[in-house]
Amino acid sequence: MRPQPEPDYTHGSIARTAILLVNLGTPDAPDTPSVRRYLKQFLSDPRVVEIPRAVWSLILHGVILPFRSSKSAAKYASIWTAEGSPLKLHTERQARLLRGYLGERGHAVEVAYAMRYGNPSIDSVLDKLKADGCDRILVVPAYPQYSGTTTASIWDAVFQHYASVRNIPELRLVKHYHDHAAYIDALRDSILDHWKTNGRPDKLLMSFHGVPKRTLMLGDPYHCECHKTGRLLAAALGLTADQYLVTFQSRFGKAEWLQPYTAPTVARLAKEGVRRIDVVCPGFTSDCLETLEEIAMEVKQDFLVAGGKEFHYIPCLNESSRWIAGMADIALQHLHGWPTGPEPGLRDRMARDAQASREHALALGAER
Ligand SMILES: C=CC1=C(C)c2cc3[nH]c(cc4nc(cc5[nH]c(cc1n2)c(C)c5CCC(=O)O)C(CCC(=O)O)=C4C)c(C)c3C=C
Ligand SMILES: [Fe+2]
Ligand SMILES: [Fe+2]
Repeated sequence: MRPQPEPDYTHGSIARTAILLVNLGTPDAPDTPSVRRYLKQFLSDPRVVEIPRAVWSLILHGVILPFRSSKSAAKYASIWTAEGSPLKLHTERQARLLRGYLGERGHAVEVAYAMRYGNPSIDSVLDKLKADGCDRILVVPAYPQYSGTTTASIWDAVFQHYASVRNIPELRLVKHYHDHAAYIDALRDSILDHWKTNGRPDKLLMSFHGVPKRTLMLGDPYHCECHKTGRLLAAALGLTADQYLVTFQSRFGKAEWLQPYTAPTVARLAKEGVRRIDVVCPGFTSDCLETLEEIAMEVKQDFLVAGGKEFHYIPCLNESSRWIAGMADIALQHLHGWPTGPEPGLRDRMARDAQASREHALALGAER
């Protein structure tokens, strides 16, 4: 689309700074039509599925959408809350708490959230931020580890949005924070809290969302970033190499994905006599279908059926106060140099800008 007309530019406007927290997205409701709509948008993204379009379109519309939508809807129904999708609720609360946390520390920053697929869409939220006078936007993905399938897709959507905008705000994009001390420390504290109340496991599994192995072969750093998070977290917890494992979950389709897969690994551990495992999912900053249903229900069942005795799922960072402070740390590092609060001399500058704006309008009127 060609760049659209803008309202007349005014010198007096004060540019505001905003943080946009972007998560993957979730269906609007746990029913088949909503899940189908969501899966259609998600799985049509060429960043997510790299199969040639014509072939994939046949598989998607002929097999996946007709058969998977109702099955996934039933899974969503099992984790849905009275207030809606857990993923959306946590993301919304994180944004609200982050705004408050920064505000209390003198940073007058707007914080909004958007979803890559579904609602609120990146398009609608970027439009709103523009209408609210935000001329500097820091985009923070909810994914600590970079992957072309997720992080890059958010960037695609942001760039696509601005392709039709004439007056684009200043933009900064956070690529990853898989090794950021604030993120690792928040994870460590959450695990230690769990162990304080529940005791320690024989093994800690760190289960990350998988991606096709092919993406690793093509140079996607996701696998390495997951392992780095795993190493740093284990070191922060004082674990030895035999006390933890990094695994990958949520395999989709028949191709090989990153290994070892979470479900067969827990079954193997149970058969080898491991009595208790704890599973944490550091790649998800909010609990969602993949953690609450796949790990805390399905994988738990796999472990117990194979002879395991005790299974603990350790919740995601969600809106824990440690994580809100951690997000603020990460955001402030990337906001560096941007005004985030009332500036000294703002009144004078506003008066000067307003005067300049009137003069500019007069000059424009004369030209027209
Ligand atoms: C088809 C390929 C998929 C890739 C590649 C993929 C990568 C990927 N996904 C996440 C995070 C989440 N995925 C979630 C759900 C989900 N993921 C896929 C497929 C791929 N993901 C599907 C089809 C679904 C929908 C559910 C289902 O039908 O199985 C979610 C949960 C969303 C929710 O509403 O709760 C998250 C979060 C990451 C981080 C990632 C690559 C690194
Ligand atoms: Fe996924
Ligand atoms: Fe899944």
